[in-house]
Amino acid sequence: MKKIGILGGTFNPPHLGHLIIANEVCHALNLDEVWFLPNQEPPHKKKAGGASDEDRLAMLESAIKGNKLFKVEAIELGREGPSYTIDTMKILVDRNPDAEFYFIIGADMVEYLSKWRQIDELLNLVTFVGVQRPGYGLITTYPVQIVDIPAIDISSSMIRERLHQGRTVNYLLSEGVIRQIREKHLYGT
Ligand SMILES: Nc1ncnc2c1ncn2[C@@H]1O[C@H](COP(=O)(O)OP(=O)(O)OP(=O)(O)O)[C@@H](O)[C@H]1O
Ligand SMILES: O=C(O)c1ccc[n+]([C@@H]2O[C@H](COP(=O)([O-])O)[C@@H](O)[C@H]2O)c1
Repeated sequence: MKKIGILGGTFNPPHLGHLIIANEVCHALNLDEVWFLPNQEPPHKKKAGGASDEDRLAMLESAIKGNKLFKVEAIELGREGPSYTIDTMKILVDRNPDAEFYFIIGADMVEYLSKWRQIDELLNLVTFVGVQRPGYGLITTYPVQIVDIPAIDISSSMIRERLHQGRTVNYLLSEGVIRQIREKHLYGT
């Protein structure tokens, strides 16, 4: 069985927090690959503007470049409406019968799991892996495998806010992503 990690997200924009948690979980659980799954519309929050779906995809591809274990799975971008994970995982499990899926989530999402669509059915398709995130307690009654990581207080919304204010984002995201943001004048730059 191949062990595949999935990091679903809005990646608006992708930041070093995303890369760090994917890498930490990949090594801790000895995963064969981690697939980054950009959503079309986040089910639980308003989609912030500032970048098109194509821009988010291009930034994500650039962010993971160079890591042979990291891939982008863009299946949700082709689907209208909220990207419910159950719909996506049914397809991915079907397409990859020789894979075992580990769905990676930050502590904010761990606390929100009870509100996920068809969570009990989803638990039959994936193992959830939770990681710390400053400000959240990793508290849940659901079976979530916890991987210890150095806590990282970076979020896409904080980065968007800094960019809008003309403040520095150096070292919070990869250089290639910063270049793309500036070249395409994303997030008010
Ligand atoms: N700094 C972080 N530490 C731990 N988990 C994180 C961190 N940043 C993002 N994640 C996790 O990565 C996944 C995708 O996150 P997402 O792309 O929505 O980024 P975000 O920074 O939470 O965005 P926003 O600030 O716009 O809400 C989620 O499971 C989220 O919990
Ligand atoms: O399926 C759900 O009900 C559901 C509810 C909240 C979040 N998710 C997924 O969790 C991942 C992280 O979400 P987000 O909004 O923080 O990018 C992403 O893949 C979302 O599609 C899924």
